[in-house]
Amino acid sequence: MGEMQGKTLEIDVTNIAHGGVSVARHDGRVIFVSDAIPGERVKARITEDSKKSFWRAETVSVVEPSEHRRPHVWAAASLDRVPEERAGGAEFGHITLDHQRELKRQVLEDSMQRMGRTTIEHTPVEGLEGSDDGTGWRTRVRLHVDEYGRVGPYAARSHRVIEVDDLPLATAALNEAAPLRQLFAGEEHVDVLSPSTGGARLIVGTQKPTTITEVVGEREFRLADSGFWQVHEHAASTLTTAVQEAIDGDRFDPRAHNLDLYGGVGLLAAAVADRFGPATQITSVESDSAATDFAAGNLVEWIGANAQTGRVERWVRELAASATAIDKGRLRNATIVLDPPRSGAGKEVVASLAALAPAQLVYVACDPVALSRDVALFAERGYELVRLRAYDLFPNTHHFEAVATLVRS
Ligand SMILES: C[S@@+](CC[C@H](N)C(=O)[O-])C[C@H]1O[C@@H](n2cnc3c(N)ncnc32)[C@H](O)[C@@H]1O
Repeated sequence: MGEMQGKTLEIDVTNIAHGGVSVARHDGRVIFVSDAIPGERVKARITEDSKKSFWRAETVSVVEPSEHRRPHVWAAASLDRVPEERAGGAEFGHITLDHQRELKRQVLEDSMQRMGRTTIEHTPVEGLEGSDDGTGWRTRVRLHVDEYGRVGPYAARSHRVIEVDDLPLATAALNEAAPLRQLFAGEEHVDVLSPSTGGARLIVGTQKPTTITEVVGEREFRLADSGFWQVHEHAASTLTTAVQEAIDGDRFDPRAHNLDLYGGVGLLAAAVADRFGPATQITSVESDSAATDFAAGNLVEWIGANAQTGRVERWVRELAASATAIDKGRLRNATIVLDPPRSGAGKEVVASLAALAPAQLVYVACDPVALSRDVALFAERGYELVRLRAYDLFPNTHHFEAVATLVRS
């Protein structure tokens, strides 16, 4: 091992893998190859051959193109550039939008089969309202700054800053404000935002946060400009509806100890309370105390809603330890919405949640493999996956969101 690095091979690309790369085989060994499409024959340069089980490679040129290949939506990320000069963050930009969604569907189905030990019926990755080529949706972009003060996205699978002239995945307002080709010596990053209330904001380094407002339907949410908010311009409204629809109304008890875990500024707690009315009891739990403060304000109209700061793993454990018999009854009737970061809820949180024995869980997931792993862990503890929808909240990237309903069987 070691002698193949830098060499170029001609290979047939057969499948899609998780993480935005495709699978090819060479002498029986798996090669994960970027910037290709299953069905293509490409010339690819080996970038990593240190592992016994698989290598990594980058497409240099396409020998036999897929019918789903199109010119990349971002010139800075296209095959016209040498791999190390390609901007990262748009790894599906060379694939037609419909086919990107088909590949994402395959990744979901495959991970549910392998990790979730569940066969899912056809679950399409549904597109949101937006442009035909999947551009113009990002309302938040982090630009990195290199040692010379140059600003831009990182190159794919690297921490090298690539200077670019545009950000096609981002909204027009964000593109207008983005300080591309400017210098920010001494800074680490510059965040650019285009909130739904209009205009755009720059956050240079760790500058003091400012309060902004995001609008979802008729509702306003206040939050820090540096805090978490869904990235696609229609993501917050899509997930609001998705979570409302994912809750089985017959299993929902407004007076139960309902939870919104990993709650941010209360977006999904508000979705639940909006569907089930003013008597809804719900507690939103979030580790970022600034976000919790905003959540308390955003949920103020619901007398039974509150926001608490805590790490979910510990907060749920303590809830179980301190619950009275009445609390336990309210937890058994509860609906729990959880929207964890990419790593998912994990074994400890799944075990603690299942021990509370809630009536149903609505799991909002940005990583299909972590979701599938947790679905299997829930299944071992008596929870059945009864509904699964998927949404393309990140066109031209390999990411998407899934919303799963699990019920106590
Ligand atoms: C994917 S975001 C979802 C936020 C919110 N549900 C929304 O849609 O706006 C995940 C949130 O979980 C928070 N978080 C991450 N790890 C956590 C943990 N261990 N315990 C509690 N909150 C956590 C993050 O700060 C972030 O606000």
